[in-house]
Amino acid sequence: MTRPVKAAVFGTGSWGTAFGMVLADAGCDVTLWGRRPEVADAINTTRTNPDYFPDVTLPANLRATSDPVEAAAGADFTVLAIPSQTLRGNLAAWAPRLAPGTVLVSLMKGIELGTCERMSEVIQEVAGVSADRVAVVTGPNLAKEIVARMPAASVVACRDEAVARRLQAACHTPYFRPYTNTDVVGCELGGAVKNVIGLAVGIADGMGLGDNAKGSLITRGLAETTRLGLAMGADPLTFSGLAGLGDLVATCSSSLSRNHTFGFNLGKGMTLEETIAVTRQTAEGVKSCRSVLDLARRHGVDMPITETVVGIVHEGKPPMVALKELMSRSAKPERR
Ligand SMILES: NC(=O)C1=CN([C@@H]2O[C@H](COP(=O)(O)OP(=O)(O)OC[C@H]3O[C@@H](n4cnc5c(N)ncnc54)[C@H](OP(=O)(O)O)[C@@H]3O)[C@@H](O)[C@H]2O)C=CC1
Ligand SMILES: O=C(CO)COP(=O)(O)O
Repeated sequence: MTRPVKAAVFGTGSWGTAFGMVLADAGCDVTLWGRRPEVADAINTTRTNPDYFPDVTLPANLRATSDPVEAAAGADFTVLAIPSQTLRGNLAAWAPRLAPGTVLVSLMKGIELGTCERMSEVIQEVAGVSADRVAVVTGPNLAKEIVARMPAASVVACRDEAVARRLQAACHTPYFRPYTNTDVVGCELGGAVKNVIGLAVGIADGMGLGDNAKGSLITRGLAETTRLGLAMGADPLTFSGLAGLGDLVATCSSSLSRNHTFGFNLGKGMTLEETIAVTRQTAEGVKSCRSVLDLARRHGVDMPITETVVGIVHEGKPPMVALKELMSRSAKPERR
């Protein structure tokens, strides 16, 4: 009899817990790592994650620990689900103790500030592994719906398609349908930039700008994501898939999205400080809008919506002024 696939998930927040549940439902033996021992204890004793999903009963084949060595031991897949900007420091501490041959899986949708690296690049660099050992899971996967076992599709991306297929099998359940893709660059960019566009749409919704504005931002947001992707060697078709359009639509239309909600509060007139104070979970776009804009500038790509979001979120530009500027940019053909 073959043993069950073993997965370690680093992060007991929304997505770490939800994806851990997906893996467990698919038959894997799952250990979550959480930085707070009380959260790990609560998961083991009450079978709930009291801080994130107090009403959800977690499967019996999922347990938790605050010891990274215990979590990592023997894992076929080592899944990383912490805020993007904390990955480098955390992984540096964990890397020497990872199971030999483990596949590292990023669930994170951000771009590192300063280096402008994608999460899979940070992982390769810090863990000293090749791209064939690093996979990415991304797509329209709002954690709160996933823990309710509501249906969703997703993308499992890896340069090595055989590795992507192994991970696909490890996380396929009746409610979670993963597709493989080998375009890691496109998949990661889709995930990171949709958070920035989610902020923009949230701001527009908070300002009461209507559904035409939302449709326009989603579409032009996808256009600027695709431009950046093309400049970085991604397959443009990736952006019309789950990692691009799929995630963009889910994020921009859902009140469950932390990025959309963050933008909505700003659009309603809250200050940045007030908005940060009411935001309990990770809204990656708030930091990554700067690194995405940096990346765009490095590649000579125009990303006006991203630039607008940076202006509002980090430079104190009033949303109404930003809107006027965006609408009065020079006239252009739709496709260039
Ligand atoms: N939530 C979602 O629906 C989805 C999220 N994602 C992506 O997954 C990633 C993780 O997000 P998500 O789980 O939602 O975020 P949450 O804010 O819900 O959870 C973050 C987790 O990381 C831990 N954490 C926070 N700061 C640090 C740190 N400095 N060092 C170590 N651990 C830390 C938190 O611990 P503690 O509880 O102790 O604070 C918590 O376990 C993000 O990149 C996000 O974009 C992708 C798809 C869906
Ligand atoms: O990535 C997500 C859904 O796919 C979650 O979006 P938020 O981080 O905005 O909540």
